[in-house]
Amino acid sequence: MSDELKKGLEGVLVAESGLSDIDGDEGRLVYRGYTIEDLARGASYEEVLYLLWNGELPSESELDAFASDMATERAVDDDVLGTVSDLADADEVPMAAVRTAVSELSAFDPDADEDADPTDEATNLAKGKRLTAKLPTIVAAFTRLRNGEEPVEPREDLSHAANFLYMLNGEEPDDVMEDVFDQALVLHADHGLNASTFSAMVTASTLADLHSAVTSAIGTLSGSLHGGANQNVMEMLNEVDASGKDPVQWVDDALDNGERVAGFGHRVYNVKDPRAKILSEQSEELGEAAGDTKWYEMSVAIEEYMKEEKGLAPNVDFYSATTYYQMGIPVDIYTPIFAMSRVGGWIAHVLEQYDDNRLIRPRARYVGPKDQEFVPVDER
Ligand SMILES: CC(=O)SCCNC(=O)CCNC(=O)[C@H](O)C(C)(C)COP(=O)(O)OP(=O)(O)OC[C@H]1O[C@@H](n2cnc3c(N)ncnc32)[C@H](O)[C@@H]1OP(=O)(O)O
Ligand SMILES: O=C([O-])CC(=O)C(=O)O
Repeated sequence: MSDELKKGLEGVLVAESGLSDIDGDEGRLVYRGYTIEDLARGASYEEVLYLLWNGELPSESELDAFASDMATERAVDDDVLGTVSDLADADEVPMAAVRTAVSELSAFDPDADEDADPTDEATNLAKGKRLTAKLPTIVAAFTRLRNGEEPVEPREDLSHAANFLYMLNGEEPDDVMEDVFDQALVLHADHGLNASTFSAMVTASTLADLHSAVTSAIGTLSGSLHGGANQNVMEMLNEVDASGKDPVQWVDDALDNGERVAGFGHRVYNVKDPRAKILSEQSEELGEAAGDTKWYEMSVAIEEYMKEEKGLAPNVDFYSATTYYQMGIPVDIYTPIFAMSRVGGWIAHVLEQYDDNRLIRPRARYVGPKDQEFVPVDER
């Protein structure tokens, strides 16, 4: 047993996976051998889900069957909608509302059975399809209800991406918006053993069920060092804008105050995150189409300065922020949108974990007091 301490488990190999491969020095990401650039350009989110869950890209008929089957699972039970409404009334933060509602989905899942084998693959694929189909319905309903608007019922004839934007805004997105959003979902679907995925795996490794694993993962994604950073990026850019300061000066002041700049740095990438490259192009194109590239230009100025000053490059959260902002999406649902995509990766990793399970249980070096003499409470 090694006594070498690896804080944050940096670089520690804990599993084998056939899902995503990351080259942090080259800035390369592949899902099951396909580059993220090819998938973002050529495959829909549903297609990528099929790839992650089944190991191969689907044929056209397999994809049609998979996508339409998943589309029939979009509606959520009225009781869950009731909870979502209560949470919206209570002004709950979106990620907490999503975590609570997703946990409640298990009460209405036809395959949730405490006596069943939690590792059964066919059951988990069916549950996974339901979880993935219903998550956008929860996010869109929560967003509307807190604005005093009625939820919009899901439609089965729209793609996963278009249906979410339709439920959010009450109108069908145009092709450009659908495509940009679908690409964002593809880009966020999986990323090795990131913290939320690992959290799902730890939960699954105890033989807890899929809903428990996904609920754990949502909680883990919400933090500002992980998925929560996309919301923080946009809040920062809005602050920079409102301050009237030069973005570089603003960032310089923040660094001088010992603050971290959201959307920069990564545990694995030493260069620009390949997803940020694609999203920065989306952000620029959306700005050009709207005749206002202010957000893109501000982001580029900060990117150049961070590189020069700190040697840090943007991660996926940096350019997803302005992409969503220019699509008119409320800032505090950026992280729930991340969860809507990453749920596919969480489920795929949980399937792998169940398939070759061993309890995940590292250890800590004990540094507390030793040999203390116990004194009963009434004598202390
Ligand atoms: C989808 C995702 O989860 S992507 C990541 C999203 N998170 C963020 O964008 C939040 C900002 N980024 C960070 O906090 C970090 O880069 C993390 C958490 C992503 C990675 O952290 P780690 O691999 O643990 O690196 P660590 O925290 O040790 O940082 C190394 C050094 O870089 C600095 N650093 C890292 N990121 C940043 C940043 N965004 N701003 C300023 N300094 C930073 C640290 O202060 C540290 O410097 P020091 O050695 O002088 O103390
Ligand atoms: O891999 C990580 O540590 C964080 C990340 O980029 C992701 O989860 O997409």
